Amino acid sequence: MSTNWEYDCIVIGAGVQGSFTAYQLAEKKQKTLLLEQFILPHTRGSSHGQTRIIRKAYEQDFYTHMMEESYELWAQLEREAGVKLYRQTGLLVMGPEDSQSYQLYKNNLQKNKVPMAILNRDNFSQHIPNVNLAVGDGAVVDITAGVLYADRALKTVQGQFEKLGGVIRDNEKVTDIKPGPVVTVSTSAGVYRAKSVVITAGPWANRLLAHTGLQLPLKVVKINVCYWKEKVPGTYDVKQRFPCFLLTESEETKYHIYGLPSNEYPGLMKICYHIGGETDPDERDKQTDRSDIDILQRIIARCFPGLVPEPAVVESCMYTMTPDQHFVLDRHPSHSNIVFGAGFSGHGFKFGPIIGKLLCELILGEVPSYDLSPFRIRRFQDQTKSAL
Ligand SMILES: Cc1cc2nc3c(=O)[nH]c(=O)nc-3n(C[C@H](O)[C@H](O)[C@H](O)COP(=O)(O)OP(=O)(O)OC[C@H]3O[C@@H](n4cnc5c(N)ncnc54)[C@H](O)[C@@H]3O)c2cc1C
Ligand SMILES: O=C(O)[C@@H]1CCCC=N1
Repeated sequence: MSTNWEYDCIVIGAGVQGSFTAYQLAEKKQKTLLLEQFILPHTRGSSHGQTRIIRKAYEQDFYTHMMEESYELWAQLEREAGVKLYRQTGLLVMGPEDSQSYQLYKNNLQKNKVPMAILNRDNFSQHIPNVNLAVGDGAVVDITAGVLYADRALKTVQGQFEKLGGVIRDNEKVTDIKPGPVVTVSTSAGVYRAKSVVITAGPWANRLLAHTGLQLPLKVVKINVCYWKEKVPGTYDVKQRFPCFLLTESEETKYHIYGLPSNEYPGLMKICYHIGGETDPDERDKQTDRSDIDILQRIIARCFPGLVPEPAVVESCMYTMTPDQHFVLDRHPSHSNIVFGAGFSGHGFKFGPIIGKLLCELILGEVPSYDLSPFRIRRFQDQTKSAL
């Protein structure tokens, strides 16, 4: 076996998942190279923008459990780097009281003893002014939830990785991966050899996996990131302690709608629809579907009377969806030294530190800290194409 390698591990893709994985590997004294196709920071993938929601409220227990540790790891990074990355706001969850989705959120918070408040129709507007609770809807607040400063978080974790001796090469697109006991990775600028490789390429995951003979059932969608103007500036402001919110899926909306208090752009509140039109990640801006905006306008006019129901700013981002909207965290079926994290389905940012830890454990052959069965590729069975 050749021992001619320069790195213990190469991580492909410097979004939130690749950056945390590289950082964890460097912490474990692994000589690590993080490769990124664009000049950092960039706005062409899934991890850019100033804010993301962090929450323990989930329909599934396993996410709530992982979030317990994720909060600790975010706080640890804040301490290590001396940077503020999280602001507690709470998360208001609203949805049809009798729907399965709303009940799962509510029961899961109660069962897992997450600090929470149940609001009723009588006290709702006292706690949450300027929001109309729809007839038949229930409301609970996940008190632990809040906002993560996304761009700042990426810069911070990449900086900590470099402080540990990690190497980042941006503006370097991976063009080929040759699996083997030593993996050869070719880029637009050179060739590198490593004992192992982690693929965290976000919307480009299948392009990279194709070099290893594997294809996953992933669908890339473009999200219209909409900002809505407050009629009276400050109405839904983070400084007024307005919470993040999540409207669970209903017959009318089909998918979740979520929002964050006005914060990054003064007087503008970010509210988005949890799906969008399918796109090629390299042609994102050619996808012009705005049917989500029609749905958002209707809901905003009804539930947020203090907002102008016309988006003031629309930015772009992408989700990489799996059929069940659960992540993919696994080892390559034919090459045990290739590991991948993909399909974060529009809710992966808050898990960044835990995903980094888990992918690092997989690469090092350690027992994963969490049960990975919901995330393994075998759940797709017929949908996973392998050319091997
Ligand atoms: C509008 C929006 C709102 C969201 N809101 C939330 C939220 O509130 N809370 C939450 O937890 N999550 C949220 N998410 C989801 C979260 O942001 C994503 O799950 C997460 O950012 C995915 O990160 P990633 O590292 O997998 O992908 P990416 O950030 O896309 O990173 C992949 C990287 O790989 C690079 N790459 C690809 N191919 C190559 C190659 N050949 N060579 C080199 N580099 C390559 C890409 O350029 C990219 O930088 C949201 C997402 C969007 C779009
Ligand atoms: O992950 C999150 O918290 C947000 C809100 C719900 C839908 C997806 N992203």
